[in-house]
Amino acid sequence: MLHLNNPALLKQACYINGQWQDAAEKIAVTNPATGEIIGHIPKMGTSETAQAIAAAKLAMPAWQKKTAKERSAILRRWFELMLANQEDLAQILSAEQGKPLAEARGETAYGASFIEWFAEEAKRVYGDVIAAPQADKRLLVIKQAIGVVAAITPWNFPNAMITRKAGPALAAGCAMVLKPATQTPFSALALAVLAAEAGIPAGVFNVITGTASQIGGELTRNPDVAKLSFTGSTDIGKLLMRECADTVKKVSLELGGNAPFVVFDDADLDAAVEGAMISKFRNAGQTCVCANRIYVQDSVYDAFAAKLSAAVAKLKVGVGTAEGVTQGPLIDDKAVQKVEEHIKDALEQGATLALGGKRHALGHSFFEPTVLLNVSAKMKVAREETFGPLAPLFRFSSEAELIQLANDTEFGLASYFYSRDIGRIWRVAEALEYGMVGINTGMISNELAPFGGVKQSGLGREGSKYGIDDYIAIKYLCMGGIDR
Ligand SMILES: O=CCCC(=O)O
Repeated sequence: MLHLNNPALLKQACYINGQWQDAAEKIAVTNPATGEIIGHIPKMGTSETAQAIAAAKLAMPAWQKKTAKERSAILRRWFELMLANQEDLAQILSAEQGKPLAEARGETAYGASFIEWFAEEAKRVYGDVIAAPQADKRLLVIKQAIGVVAAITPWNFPNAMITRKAGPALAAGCAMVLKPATQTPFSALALAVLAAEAGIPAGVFNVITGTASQIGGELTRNPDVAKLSFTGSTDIGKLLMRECADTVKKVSLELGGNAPFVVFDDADLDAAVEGAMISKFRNAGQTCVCANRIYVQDSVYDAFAAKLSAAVAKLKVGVGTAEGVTQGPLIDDKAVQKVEEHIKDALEQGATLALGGKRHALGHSFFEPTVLLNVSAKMKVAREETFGPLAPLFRFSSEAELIQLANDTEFGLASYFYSRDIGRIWRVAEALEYGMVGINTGMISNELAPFGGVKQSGLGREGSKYGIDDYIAIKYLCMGGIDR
């Protein structure tokens, strides 16, 4: 049972054109830690999605015509309301997603930071004047909102993955239709309550819940949507990209990863353990930038393994809202099965278990934080993203071997390494084929930095001064007859 200071934040309806709408059919949303039903959401589909897109199309011109300063002030109010309601947003988030309350509070602040950042960036969308090749011409570039944006967001960060898209989209002057993950819709709907309170006009920010295939199908098919921004799996990202091809939508994709976390022999081992704990066990291992493969150089392998196992043994598994809990449940049983599959495969092929390895005594989708030793490249865990609390330790001998192993994947989102040697730091940072490299840190995410991947981990960047570019169309103005 949720006890909120403002119970109106728990909305069980969709937000379309500034109205709260229900549907005859509903979907129950459960707490993954307890199995209890938190509430119900409308099961909407194609026609309601088309209605939301039409509302966004109608609302966008007036929103775009506002000055950047006016849009900025409204976004700033949204940010302030998010902070004022941080505790309630965190309670909702923890209940539907399972992450510990401290992490949920952190995510709501992280989510709000994108709205604050892009409220400021709204005022810094500059054009260009280009030196003309003829004396009677002047060439200019102006930047305009790309059009109606569709956003599809995941369950692992039910707040921040929305604001990281809505912030730049609305700052640029776009209107948005959002489809949040079915497992975690209440964070999105609470953000819509606050958007209305902040003065975001009807139709500019719409939230629709229901059947993913129908809603996604309409978002990708409808010619009035100019852009799709998606965070989720590589397989679904590829499907959406294909669907967007028919109407040539601009796509931003933040997809899967297979992050290497590397400990060189000159690393500060205690710092590396601290970084590995943050990178690996944040949100029970369910983030796209979580360390997936931990590579440790021969001479420090045993020492690092002992220190990491000792730190992992201290994690406290439990319901996110309980005192002192540092690891919540996984999102569902399918997620647990994937972790089990990776452990079984690794053990069958010669890995050994240092810690954990099975479902937690608490039941539901709780899983023991796990450390595997002597893991090798032939095992599933080397190729697929586990998305769970499993730390597999691989050995390596040389820098050259490490670079080959770390880059041997179709993914290229985040990577991490620990070294104190300045030459090595530059060599390795430049050689890693990833969009993001954490050097002597396990935590790289913030609103000021460009978040995104290369290879099959995605397209585009979110956050930072680059994040707004994905929501902007460049228009070239060629003015002739200047000398007449
Ligand atoms: O899982 C994806 C996002 C995680 C983050 O922003 O750090």
